[in-house]
Amino acid sequence: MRKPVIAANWKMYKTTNEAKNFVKQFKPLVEKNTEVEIVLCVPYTSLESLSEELKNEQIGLGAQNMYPINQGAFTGEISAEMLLNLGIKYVIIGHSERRQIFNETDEFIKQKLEKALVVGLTPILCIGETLEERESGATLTKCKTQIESAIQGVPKENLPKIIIAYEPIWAIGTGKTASPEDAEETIKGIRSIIAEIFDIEAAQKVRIQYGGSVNPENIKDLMSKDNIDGALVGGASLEATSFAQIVNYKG
Ligand SMILES: O=C[C@H](O)COP(=O)(O)O
Repeated sequence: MRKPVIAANWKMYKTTNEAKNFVKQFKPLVEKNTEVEIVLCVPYTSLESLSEELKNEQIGLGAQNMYPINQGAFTGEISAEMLLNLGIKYVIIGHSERRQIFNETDEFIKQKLEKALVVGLTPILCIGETLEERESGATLTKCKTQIESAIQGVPKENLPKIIIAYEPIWAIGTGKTASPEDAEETIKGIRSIIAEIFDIEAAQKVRIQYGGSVNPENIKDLMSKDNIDGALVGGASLEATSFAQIVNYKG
């Protein structure tokens, strides 16, 4: 049985004070929810103070990126060890914005994924196709390239530690969500790709989220699908009440 995992990705939003206010409002709204693993992936600047605020809470804290080397002359970068030292448990790897805006390659993303696993951070590995790729029927081919490149060679026992976020790029921040049926079909396909690389049993243990314009209105239908194990939420995670409604989708 895979526990649903719903993560907020705040991207480059919220000062530390705004982040603290969010948490103050959010905590009581989700305190009774033990069925969903809740994660807040916040800007680096708020990690330390939220780590304090969320001590002893069932809400996990994540970073949105990391550098795969321990330390060195990498101006502006943050290492996995630095995150761990703050009590951070999750890290988003290979978000399409990093792939597209910051030219991150599959190879670099693999290095980050492996580093995260080695130090014990839970990576949220993002994959997904562009509109052009979708319209040309290349959705699964694209996902296959991204997954194979990232997880091939990962020790099988580490596989359940990886969360995959399937995020069709055309659905991110556009208000256009993939229909629950389309998202389910692709995510099922992604699970089959993992099964081809490892085996069915291993693939069944991997949690695969959907991301792309998830909101309080569409979460229930998405989560009703067998293969959808959660969501990575951007815009609708910025308001405590709206993200709480998403997390509490079971009612
Ligand atoms: O990481 C989150 C995704 O990019 C989805 O963003 P969105 O919910 O604003 O479409």
